[in-house]
Amino acid sequence: MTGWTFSRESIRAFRFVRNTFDAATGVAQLVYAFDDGPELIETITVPGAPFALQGERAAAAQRALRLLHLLAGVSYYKAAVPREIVIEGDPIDVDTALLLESFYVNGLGEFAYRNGLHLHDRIKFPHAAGATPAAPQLGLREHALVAIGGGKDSLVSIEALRTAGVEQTVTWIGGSQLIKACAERTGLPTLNLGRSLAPQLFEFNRQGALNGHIPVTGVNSAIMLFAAIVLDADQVVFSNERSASYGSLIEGTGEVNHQWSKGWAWEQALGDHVQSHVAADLRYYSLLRPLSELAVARQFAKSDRYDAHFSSCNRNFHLLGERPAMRWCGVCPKCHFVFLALAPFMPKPRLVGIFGRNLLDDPQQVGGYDALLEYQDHKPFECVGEGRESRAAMAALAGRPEWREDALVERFAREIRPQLDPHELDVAALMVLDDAHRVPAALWERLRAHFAA
Ligand SMILES: CC(=O)N[C@H]1[C@@H](OP(=O)(O)OP(=O)(O)OC[C@H]2O[C@@H](n3ccc(=O)[nH]c3=O)[C@H](O)[C@@H]2O)O[C@H](CO)[C@@H](O)[C@@H]1O[C@H](C)C(=O)N[C@@H](C)C(=O)N[C@@H](CCC(=O)O)C(=O)O
Ligand SMILES: Nc1ncnc2c1ncn2[C@@H]1O[C@H](COP(=O)(O)OP(=O)(O)OP(=O)(O)O)[C@@H](O)[C@H]1O
Repeated sequence: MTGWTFSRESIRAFRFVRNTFDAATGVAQLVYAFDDGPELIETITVPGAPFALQGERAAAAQRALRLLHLLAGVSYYKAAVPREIVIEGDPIDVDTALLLESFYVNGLGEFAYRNGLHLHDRIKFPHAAGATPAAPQLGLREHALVAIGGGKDSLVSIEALRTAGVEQTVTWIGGSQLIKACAERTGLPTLNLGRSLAPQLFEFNRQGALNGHIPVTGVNSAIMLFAAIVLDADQVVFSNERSASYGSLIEGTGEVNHQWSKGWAWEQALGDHVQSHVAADLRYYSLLRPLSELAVARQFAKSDRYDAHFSSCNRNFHLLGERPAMRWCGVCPKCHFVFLALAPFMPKPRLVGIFGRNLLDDPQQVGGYDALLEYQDHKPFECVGEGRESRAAMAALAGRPEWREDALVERFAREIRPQLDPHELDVAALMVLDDAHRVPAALWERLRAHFAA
């Protein structure tokens, strides 16, 4: 629509307009709008079209697409956070409304904190009374779509599934060449799902829209669940570790979790909802939920297959703007943390070779490491392990001749460790596997020993 300009203060409502999927081309459109403004169209592309979707599977694909439409709206809603939410077409049920409220309020927790907003009483999804009939079994093919993000975590899952003999397709969303290279390095079948945000969002950002972190793993999960039904696969596997359930403790505010949609509460809510509302035999789980970040790092260190390909540094993954010249920028919280987490489990020359430098011998990085250690600062808003994991890893290095003289390790031993409880610095305690997870029982039986060693 011409003549409409983005003005956050005057926006009244956010509208979920419609969603469509063209099985002939594999293109889905998710359409939103503010008030009577222009349609904001996000596009998702599933390769391999045309698809023959019929009967129960076609209906389930429609339900999965609707759920994706509702969850992916978070990218646009956040631009103005209006009080009114309008869902056009069939109304949703109360369970779906509650799921969405939890996703928008908690998933936008960091966004709200940074923008000084209170979303708890603001976000209400309209819904109809009455329950929805339970979703049917579709008889989906036994096959895993495994999300790959270019970092260590998904590679650990992929190798574990290979060990367990699970048939898998390594799947990523978006155009990252780095992820593509990692996916190809697995030697397994690959799938690249397309995702393009509505271009007006970037214009709105330039015009002063509210901006900040969105629960991107929740959106990626919904894209993969939709693709699983289209492609006839019975499981979607993510690699979200136990540590992702713990946020940053902010004085005067409480816990704010940057990675809330990687956490256990969301995994349970989404996984249960999909089985009751989309398809009873479509499973969503994180294979690494029982593991701490340090336990994942120990698994990753067992093979050097991906050393020259992987990166956990999020600066590689911007949609707009410049990417770092090196795979590891070396100055962000993720680089800091991954270097520290791998150090107890890898020969030092191998680790320094991966990063191209020794981050623990660089006094300039002291502030970054203090935040990870929760020393005079809070844990950064990033996907990094718990403070106790960073402290335990640092304590382990302080006892190793090859590390203990490096600037930040030496400072930790001298200045920080004396203030800590020695019982909390035990790496072995952080290797214990947790029982809270949604990994299918038979698969977990096959993998427990693999992850414990
Ligand atoms: C790559 C990155 O970290 N981006 C975050 C950054 O975005 P930035 O403005 O610097 O640039 P772009 O990534 O190019 O995005 C441009 C704008 O597009 C909007 N947007 C983007 C993706 C999306 O899914 N929805 C969107 O609305 C947004 O307005 C962008 O400004 O800062 C933003 C906060 O201001 C972050 O929201 C961007 O984070 C991305 C959504 C992202 O994909 N981040 C992952 C690398 C990430 O954080 N992964 C975590 C998982 C966390 C979780 O699930 O909650 C991880 O590493 O585990
Ligand atoms: N572009 C993407 N497409 C599909 N899945 C993704 C994408 N980016 C991240 N993921 C998935 O989201 C989850 C969280 O991402 P995260 O960045 O923590 O994992 P990672 O890249 O495997 O490892 P690391 O923590 O070392 O970066 C993982 O399961 C990852 O596979």
